[in-house]
Amino acid sequence: MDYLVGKCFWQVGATGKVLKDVVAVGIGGSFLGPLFVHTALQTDLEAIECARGRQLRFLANVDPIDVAKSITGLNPETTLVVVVSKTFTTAETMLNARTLREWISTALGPSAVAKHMVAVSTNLTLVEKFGIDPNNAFAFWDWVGGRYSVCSAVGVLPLSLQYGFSVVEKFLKGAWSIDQHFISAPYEKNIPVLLGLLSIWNVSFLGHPARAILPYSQALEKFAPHIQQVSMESNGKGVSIDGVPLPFEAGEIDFGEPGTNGQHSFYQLIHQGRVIPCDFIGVVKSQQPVYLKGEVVSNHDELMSNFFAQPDALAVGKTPEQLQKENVAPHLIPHKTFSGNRPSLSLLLPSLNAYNIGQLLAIYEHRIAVEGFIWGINSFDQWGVELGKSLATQVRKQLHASRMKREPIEGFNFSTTTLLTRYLEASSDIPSDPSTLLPRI
Ligand SMILES: O=P(O)(O)OC[C@H]1O[C@H](O)[C@H](O)[C@@H](O)[C@@H]1O
Repeated sequence: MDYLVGKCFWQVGATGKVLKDVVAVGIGGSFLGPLFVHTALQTDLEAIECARGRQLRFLANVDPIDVAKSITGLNPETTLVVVVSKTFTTAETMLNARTLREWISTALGPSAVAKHMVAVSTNLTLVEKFGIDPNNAFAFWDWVGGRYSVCSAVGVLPLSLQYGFSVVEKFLKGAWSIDQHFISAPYEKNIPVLLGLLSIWNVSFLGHPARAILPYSQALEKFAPHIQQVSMESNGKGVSIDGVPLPFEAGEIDFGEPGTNGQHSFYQLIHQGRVIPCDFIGVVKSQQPVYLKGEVVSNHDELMSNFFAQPDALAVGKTPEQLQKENVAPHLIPHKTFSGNRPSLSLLLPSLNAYNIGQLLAIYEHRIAVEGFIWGINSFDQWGVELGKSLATQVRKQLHASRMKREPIEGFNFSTTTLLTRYLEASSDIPSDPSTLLPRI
């Protein structure tokens, strides 16, 4: 792991064994983007070759089950923990980082932590306070918003550790090519501008609140979860940038699954229930082609047959007259009618390699910014996540006081008080001041 550009990096851990496994600890923008890119590269032949012998895992949820899953089968001697947090104050990330610090120091002694933990952050003071040498921290600018930070050290460090910088550089070049296109292409040919305008039209003019992101590639299975944060945290606002309530709806409800899995799940609603504008994303050449002698088409062609069919079914639909001609029983005609005129757009990528993955990411980042500019909102703040955080702080204090000093539950509404009481009663066998316990998976 000594190939990181601009940094001296050690190859071995405290016991002299080669560091080959990485756990990236982070949440939200310090997790979803890198996870999307990692998942997309995992089946790319060039990336597979570069990653041979190594693994990259993520720990995001503060749920101890996620801790257990992230370290199962890993040896602390060969593991490097990368703590990724722009602020270095996020409660979930910091508890998870302290937990993995304990995991390393229980196994290898406290001095091993320096050889097994590095950080990516803008807050080097807190990095040092945590016990990570700031020389082992990868900084970035504080104007880089978390959900737009995949192309900073947030994504580049863990992804380079796994795939090498040569692959990650291609990803960056792909994203950069779209930056250039976005800056220079005339509006009528500018992909992020056109896609942003389609969203505005669908949401604010036609009144369709949701958008389905439907990649016909399993490698893009983490794309919708990433875009959910980029889009909904950026544009889920009710006031203009000047604080004036918006006289129209803004923001989109994003969800999605890879095709064809989604077809066997929620497409029913998209075809005959609510109108949900869809983004279909297809790839010309599969990362992992499979052909079976004697089959009508290749496995990828089978997948893509669905990619081409779905937008057509949404747009054209099926009329009662057509059904009558097909001799459909009259009582079934209303059930089998498809209204049609349901909006979708299709993106067809030539292949899915590091470069194209960077392009896809940048198209959506810029598209979401375009939407925010037109709606006149601030796409780069996220005050909506604060209230829940401060209430969680109050609950945390209450749980501590009730478990340690049997203090009564105070200051919560009736529903929360009842739930907290049940929770504490049902877990009263848990010791109030337990000694350290790590996952036993
Ligand atoms: O990188 P961090 O400072 O730990 O922040 C992680 C996440 O925290 C918050 O929940 C923000 O809403 C996200 O935008 C951010 O990505």
